[in-house]
Amino acid sequence: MQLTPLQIKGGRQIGGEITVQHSKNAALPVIVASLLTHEPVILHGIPRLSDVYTILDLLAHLGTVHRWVGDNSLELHTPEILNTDAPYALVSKMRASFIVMGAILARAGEATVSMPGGCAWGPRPVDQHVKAFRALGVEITEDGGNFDARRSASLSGRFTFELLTVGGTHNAILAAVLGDGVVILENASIDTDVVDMVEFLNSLGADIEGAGTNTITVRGVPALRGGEYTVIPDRIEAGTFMMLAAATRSRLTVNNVRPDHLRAVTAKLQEMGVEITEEAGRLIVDATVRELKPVNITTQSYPGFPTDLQPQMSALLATVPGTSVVQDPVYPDRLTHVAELHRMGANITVSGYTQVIQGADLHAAPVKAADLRAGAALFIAALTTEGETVIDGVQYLNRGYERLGERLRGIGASVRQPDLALAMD
Ligand SMILES: CC(=O)N[C@H]1[C@@H](OP(=O)(O)OP(=O)(O)OC[C@H]2O[C@@H](n3ccc(=O)[nH]c3=O)[C@H](O)[C@@H]2O)O[C@H](CO)[C@@H](O)[C@@H]1O
Ligand SMILES: C=C(OP(=O)(O)O)C(=O)O
Repeated sequence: MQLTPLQIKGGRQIGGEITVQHSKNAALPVIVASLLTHEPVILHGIPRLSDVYTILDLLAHLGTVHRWVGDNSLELHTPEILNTDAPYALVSKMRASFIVMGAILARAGEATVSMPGGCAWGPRPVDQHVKAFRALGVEITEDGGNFDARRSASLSGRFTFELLTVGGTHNAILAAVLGDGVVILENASIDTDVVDMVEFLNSLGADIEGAGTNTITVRGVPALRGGEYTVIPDRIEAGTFMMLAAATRSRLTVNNVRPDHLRAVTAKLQEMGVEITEEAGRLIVDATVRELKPVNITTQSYPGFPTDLQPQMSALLATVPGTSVVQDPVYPDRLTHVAELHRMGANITVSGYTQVIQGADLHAAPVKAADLRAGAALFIAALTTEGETVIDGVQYLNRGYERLGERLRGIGASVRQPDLALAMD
């Protein structure tokens, strides 16, 4: 879908309060996990994002009937799995869709899923998903970009991931929930989005122990019941708004936050000189108290500094006098924001996955987002500059930020249409 570019006039402070949406990256696996029960489930805190619409299209193909029962509440019901394939047209739009493999396998015993898509900054392998499935007794073949998976019995056994993978951990858990086997996953991701999906599944009667630690034990159960669940707040959106407040040297109250999910981000902003006050469910971010200092960051798996905030942090540091070093070994090629920030006067030198950033005064320019968080970096940069920045590639922002234009205007930003609200269906 081609959307009109976003037009932003910055160079002034923002302020007031902004309410963070619930988590995209937690909502998507929770929606997929609803495939495991034949009874209806009601989910609250589902952001209206294009990624959510994409996963709902995919679930519709598999046999799920959905109905919005409130602005951000969704009823899902999958009485039976009607198709066991996840077609390329849908899976290629979005990385998270690959985890339908575990859910379809669990429910139907076989699944055919295309190689996933998602933000396109470089290779995003699924070898750990495949190795985990094979180790747990699933037969998998790959043919022309399609994976065919089949299980003749319940999954059982032990698998140690070679690296921490959020999606790989989701997929293996989903595949193991139904049946009579016991699966032990070692070196599993301790990400908040894994914990959220497990809490949802356990609330439906699954028997999963250890989420939030590196060893997760899944004991198969015969069936799950229906239920109701609320997804956690979006820590990446919260972090984006915290960085926006810092970049515009403003004071902003960020509501609907789990401060414990944002420790690494809060610590780095504090090291820069941003005052952050924690209150129940919100953070007050104040970048008006002192001059900001450069810092160095290296991305890591949760609870480290998230790669999904690296481009936004780079945009902020591009405005801070002095030299900062930003390294993203999680996604070494996640650098599509750099050339666009250069157009706005940023001084960033790249070597491998390292950006050396010299703070500078940015200026308005026409720019283009090539992926979701690069788009976020660009609206942060745009709001620090006088003049009008026109940001193309709005469809990527639409993947991750709900009603962005409207909410930014609510904190005093000059953002002209199109509003990013999607048609509500
Ligand atoms: C929809 C969603 O929730 N996406 C998030 C999820 O993606 P996703 O779940 O795809 O990311 P992973 O946690 O799997 O990836 C982490 C690292 O492991 C590598 N890897 C992963 C799987 C695999 O089989 N082999 C392999 O080598 C990846 O290339 C990457 O370097 O976590 C990422 C890391 O926090 C975030 O950037 C994404 O926003
Ligand atoms: C990169 C992201 O999503 P995906 O993994 O779906 O590309 C993201 O949320 O920043």
